Amino acid sequence: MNNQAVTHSANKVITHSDIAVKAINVVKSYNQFKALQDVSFDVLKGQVIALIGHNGAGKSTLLKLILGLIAPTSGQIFVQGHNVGAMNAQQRLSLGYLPENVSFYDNMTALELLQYFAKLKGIAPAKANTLLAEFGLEAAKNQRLNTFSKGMRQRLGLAQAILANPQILLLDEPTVGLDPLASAFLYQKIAQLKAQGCAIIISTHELGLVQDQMERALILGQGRMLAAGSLASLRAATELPSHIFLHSLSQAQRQEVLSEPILSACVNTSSQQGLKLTIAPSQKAAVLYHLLQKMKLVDFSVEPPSLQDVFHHYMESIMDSVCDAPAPILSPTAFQATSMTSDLKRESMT
Ligand SMILES: Nc1ncnc2c1ncn2[C@@H]1O[C@H](COP(=O)(O)OP(=O)(O)OP(=O)(O)O)[C@@H](O)[C@H]1O
Repeated sequence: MNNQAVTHSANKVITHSDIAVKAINVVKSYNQFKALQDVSFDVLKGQVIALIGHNGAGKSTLLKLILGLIAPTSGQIFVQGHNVGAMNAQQRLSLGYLPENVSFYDNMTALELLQYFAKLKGIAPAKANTLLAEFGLEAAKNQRLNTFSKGMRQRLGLAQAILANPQILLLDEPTVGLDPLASAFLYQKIAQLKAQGCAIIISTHELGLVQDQMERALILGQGRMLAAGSLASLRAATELPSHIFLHSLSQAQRQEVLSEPILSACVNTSSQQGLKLTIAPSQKAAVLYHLLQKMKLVDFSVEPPSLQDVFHHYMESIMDSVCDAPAPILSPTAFQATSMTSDLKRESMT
């Protein structure tokens, strides 16, 4: 790929050299079943991307295609400008991967495991010690891995994934089963890697966690790209309502809200704690004006649509298309969680 400008974002010209991963019209079929259909997107260097979709939407398939573990049926994927299928071992070191089910050699210690992978990747063994300290595993470094908790395994998995200083990091469900502190630790590491220019793609169902970390979300449904963009652009595209919570209302204020047509039409729930209003984007300015200027209220909070709300919107849209269709368009497997033992064996540690 040459380095001509490919697009203009709001304040920056984006060139090919800014692109870490590029997918062009990617299709992946398993016999007659299309796990991915016509998927195209770019991921820029230093961006965190949330890859979200229902069970069986094609997220893990997409990660395996980017890693080159499986080949597309048609279409192309470029990593750092290289066609994935033609990348050599050295170029592949630019990719780091934390699989959904990290499987280790359980009789090894943490230190032995990282040193083993360091050797495979041609990295100085001393890096293993540095990473174990960085990931809070120093004290457990001589412990066998069959004694590691889920959180310790995930930390070690991430340490393994970044051993070769990858420019692109692919994380498949990195926070499943982790306690809030362990999840926060993982996202703290992700933020550090992003600050160093690493592009990070996180496949996850934990939308509340990823929402504040991501630049963009890619939303997959039934193998298709349903939407892609920042949370702000997805909010604008979906025109979902916001919620306003009115706290500590006096009896007189509550009465005023309920008798004012602009406000009363928006009341969603009423409880002793206050009132919850649900407001379409077109009503937001008028409602806020009324609350602030006319009622002089300050004790309220505004909650814009979350990534979860956006996700629900797109999932409902595909369910509607299923209901409207004259014949079933869903593969029986499309909404199933799957176990792909053979693939996982291959991808257990790349
Ligand atoms: N090797 C395979 N052979 C046949 N079908 C497959 C294979 N791998 C994946 N699939 C199918 O492709 C679809 C997408 O699977 P994939 O694992 O990518 O979904 P996912 O979005 O990661 O799901 P989950 O959220 O449950 O992990 C599913 O319907 C799955 O059954």
